[in-house]
Amino acid sequence: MSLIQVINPNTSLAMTETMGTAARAVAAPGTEILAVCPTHGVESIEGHFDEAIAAIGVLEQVKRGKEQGVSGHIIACFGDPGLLAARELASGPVIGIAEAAMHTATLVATRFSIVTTLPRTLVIARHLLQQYGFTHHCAALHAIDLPVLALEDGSGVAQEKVRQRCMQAKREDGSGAIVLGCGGMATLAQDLTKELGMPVIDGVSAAVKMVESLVALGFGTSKHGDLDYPREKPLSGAFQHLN
Ligand SMILES: NC(=O)NC1=NC(=O)NC1=O
Repeated sequence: MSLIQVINPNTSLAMTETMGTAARAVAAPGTEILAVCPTHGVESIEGHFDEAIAAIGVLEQVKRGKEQGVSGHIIACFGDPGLLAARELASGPVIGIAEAAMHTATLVATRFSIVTTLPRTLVIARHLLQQYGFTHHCAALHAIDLPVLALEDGSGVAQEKVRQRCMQAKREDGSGAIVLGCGGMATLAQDLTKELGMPVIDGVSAAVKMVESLVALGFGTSKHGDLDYPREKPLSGAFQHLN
């Protein structure tokens, strides 16, 4: 049995549940999913400031997951906040949903589109495309121009806007796959894939299978080089609990 920690970096309990549902839908029989979120921080992540705040919560949850003996960790926000810091802290693999979805898209299509939430988060996706080496694989980026928590308001408006933008991307972008650019979109991928007749990829599900694969291969985060554990030094004040 392996235990995979799905960390929603924002503090929305509803969105945490959404991600847990998506993760459990694809988890192998021997995999248990532990969906968590920080006890304090920001309710949704919609820019650089939110990402910085959320990264501390990610590190707190990675530390807790280690203490609970999880096999690996998933950072379930499309900005992959705190990814490299989390990898220093972790023993097991740490996968961000943006990198998971982007890698998966490049395995099934030569070019992919991204559909995300607010226009101001597009630059974060662009930075990740550059960081991960996928800029030339991404045909276009779209934003539904709704806040992240609109995905949890129960109206279905955000979900329909995601559907419309995915259909537009299929018509206009010349891409073979679509990446859903928000952890809160995780449960939309299967139905959209069926309706559009092309891969619509959710990073939470993709990351679960990647963590399972790495664990099965016996690979944790490399501790040779820059992702070795942080150098021992006392953390003070509000960060003491991270020692
Ligand atoms: N681009 C995004 O919508 N990023 C996100 N903000 C969140 O709070 N969760 C996400 O996945």
